[in-house]
Amino acid sequence: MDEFEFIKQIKPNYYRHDTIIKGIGDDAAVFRQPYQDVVTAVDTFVEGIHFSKKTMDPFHIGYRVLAANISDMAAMGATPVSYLISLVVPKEWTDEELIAIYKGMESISKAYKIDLIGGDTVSGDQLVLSVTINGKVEKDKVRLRHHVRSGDVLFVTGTLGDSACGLDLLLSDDPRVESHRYLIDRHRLPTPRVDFAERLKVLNRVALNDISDGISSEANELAESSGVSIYLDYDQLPISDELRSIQSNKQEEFILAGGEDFELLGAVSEKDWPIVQEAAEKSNLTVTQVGYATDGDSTVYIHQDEKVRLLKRGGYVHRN
Ligand SMILES: Nc1ncnc2c1ncn2[C@@H]1O[C@H](COP(=O)(O)OP(=O)(O)O)[C@@H](O)[C@H]1O
Ligand SMILES: Cc1ncc(C[n+]2csc(CCOP(=O)(O)OP(=O)(O)O)c2C)c(N)n1
Ligand SMILES: [Mg+2]
Ligand SMILES: [Mg+2]
Ligand SMILES: [Mg+2]
Repeated sequence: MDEFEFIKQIKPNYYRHDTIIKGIGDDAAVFRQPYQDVVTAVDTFVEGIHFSKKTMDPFHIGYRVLAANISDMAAMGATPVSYLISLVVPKEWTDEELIAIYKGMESISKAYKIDLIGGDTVSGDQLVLSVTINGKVEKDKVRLRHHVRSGDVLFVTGTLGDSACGLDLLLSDDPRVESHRYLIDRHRLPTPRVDFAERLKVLNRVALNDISDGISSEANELAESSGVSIYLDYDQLPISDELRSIQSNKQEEFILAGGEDFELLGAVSEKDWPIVQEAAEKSNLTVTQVGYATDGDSTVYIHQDEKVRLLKRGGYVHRN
């Protein structure tokens, strides 16, 4: 069973508390409080799976694990507030390295004004960091995956495929790695799009999902949750000049299935699309229409090389 089938199996059919607005099935869970909604998510970072000594220094490990969690807050339209760290440490890791991991976390915490409020430390065979993050959002303003409607504009922030290409460079023994600093930094030090997502709070309905596994995976999640079909246009997908300049036969894979860009994939009515564009401009970010949603059978199609084909969930899958 892959991770997605497994999650379907263990998902409860109901919640015992009516304060739970959203349980399993989105970027984060949502609890109702008297004056606001509280948003909570957990994401784990494992040596050998999410990073290795070849791809990241300790500082990057701390920065990147928290970036992934902050990105889930952005994907809910929430403002991140605080986090807890559960740490499994092998004896080979030195105190200096662990302190450097926390320096990485402190660096991104400062940028996003969030606080470390607790955690747990245990010994183990591999370095594992598990982050629980809390955020807040105005009542009924969470950005859920089932909020896509037929006729919506599909959009993405920033550019796609940079992180996967950066990772590929880091894993290769290419001596020119250092000349691709932009792509490497996009992998090691991603920028969650919190400011942009917060600026959308004027809108009643926006669907958002952050791109951790690859747009093909995330678009399928939106289509499945919302019961619509999504059409993407390959030529409209935003690509950085740096990625374009790389001669690689893996470029399409980086763009569609690379993941870890931590950009946002969203859907909004055509009427509200200019407001999304304005929010992006104010956040100093590009936002690009990449397709649209129609009535349909919860599947994703892509227009590429003058043909339309089914786009299956192609991104990173655990437990395959
Ligand atoms: N082992 C698990 N037990 C319970 N819920 C889980 C488990 N793994 C994932 N989930 C839930 O499944 C949903 C999808 O998780 P995931 O694909 O990791 O989301 P994301 O890509 O946004 O991090 C989330 O609601 C998450 O909380
Ligand atoms: C050393 C190394 N190999 C491979 C990858 C690629 N990779 C690992 S996990 C992953 C998907 C994102 O992680 P996941 O745990 O699925 O995050 P979530 O979807 O829960 O946010 C990718 C693309 C990597 N980052 N580092
Ligand atoms: Mg997510
Ligand atoms: Mg996750
Ligand atoms: Mg994933």
